[in-house]
Amino acid sequence: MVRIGIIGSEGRMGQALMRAVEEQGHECAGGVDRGDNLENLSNKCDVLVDFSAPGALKSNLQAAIGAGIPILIGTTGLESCHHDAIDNAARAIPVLQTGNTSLGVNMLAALVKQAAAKLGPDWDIEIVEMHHRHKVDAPSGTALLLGEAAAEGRGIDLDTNSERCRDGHTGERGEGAIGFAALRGGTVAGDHSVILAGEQESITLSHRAEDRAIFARGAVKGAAWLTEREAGRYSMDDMLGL
Ligand SMILES: NC(=O)C1=CN([C@@H]2O[C@H](COP(=O)(O)OP(=O)(O)OC[C@H]3O[C@@H](n4cnc5c(N)ncnc54)[C@H](OP(=O)(O)O)[C@@H]3O)[C@@H](O)[C@H]2O)C=CC1
Ligand SMILES: O=C(O)C1=N[C@H](C(=O)O)C[C@H](O)C1
Repeated sequence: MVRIGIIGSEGRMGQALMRAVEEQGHECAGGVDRGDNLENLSNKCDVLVDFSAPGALKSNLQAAIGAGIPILIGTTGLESCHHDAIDNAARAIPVLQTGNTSLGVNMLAALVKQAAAKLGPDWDIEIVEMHHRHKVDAPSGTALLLGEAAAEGRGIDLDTNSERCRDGHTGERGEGAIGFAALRGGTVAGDHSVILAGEQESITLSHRAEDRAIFARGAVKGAAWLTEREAGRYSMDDMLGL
């Protein structure tokens, strides 16, 4: 049994996490939201799980380091300064950061990497995602994770090969680019498709989240796994052995 502290506990994911912690026989040591004291919570749990906002990331990492406990970061919308902070924290404690904690999406990423590696660079890659109307970041963390998988399979750098916004007279698609499109509406928990478009044929690899319980379940499994790791930066692949 692991004592889990939830950052962002009143949010959509926070609520789903509370249920998953109980389902898996662990203990919820408590939760914090904006303005709450995280130090108190950190000192009475074995691991922190963060599904809040990028602005909270640095103080969340500090609290985990202060208490000497691991932290799982599920928050998306992270920029390079956040990834640098995670790399620094991972020298002191175990940190698992991922744009998606579900088994299905991480399996999809493995398939995308394989397809991108096997198909030649003349197969264009486009990533389409749709989420609920309340989502505040785009492209989704999952779309970026899938983009990284495609870029890795192809042996290219994602940052310098992304086409994220198309509007007006855009000119032709960049050679070898990985394109992103984000749709928002309704209550969609998370739909992602990776389209590989070649000459007169295309392949679409997709995942549909029917309920955010799948993210919560994966996050709780990841958090429990993290309590048995040495300091370092981990991904869901490390946990799932993909
Ligand atoms: N990796 C994954 O598998 C998944 C990642 N996510 C990501 O998780 C994050 C949360 O999503 P969701 O639950 O839908 O969002 P919500 O807006 O429903 O919840 C976010 C919660 O975090 C709280 N919060 C905001 N700022 C802070 C802060 N500085 N310190 C502590 N708590 C804070 C909010 O409080 P308040 O309302 O007061 O601001 C709110 O309770 C998003 O980045 C989302 O993309 C979501 C699903 C899966
Ligand atoms: O905000 C969400 O809801 C989700 N966010 C994650 C993302 O940005 O990919 C994961 C999931 O798709 C739901």
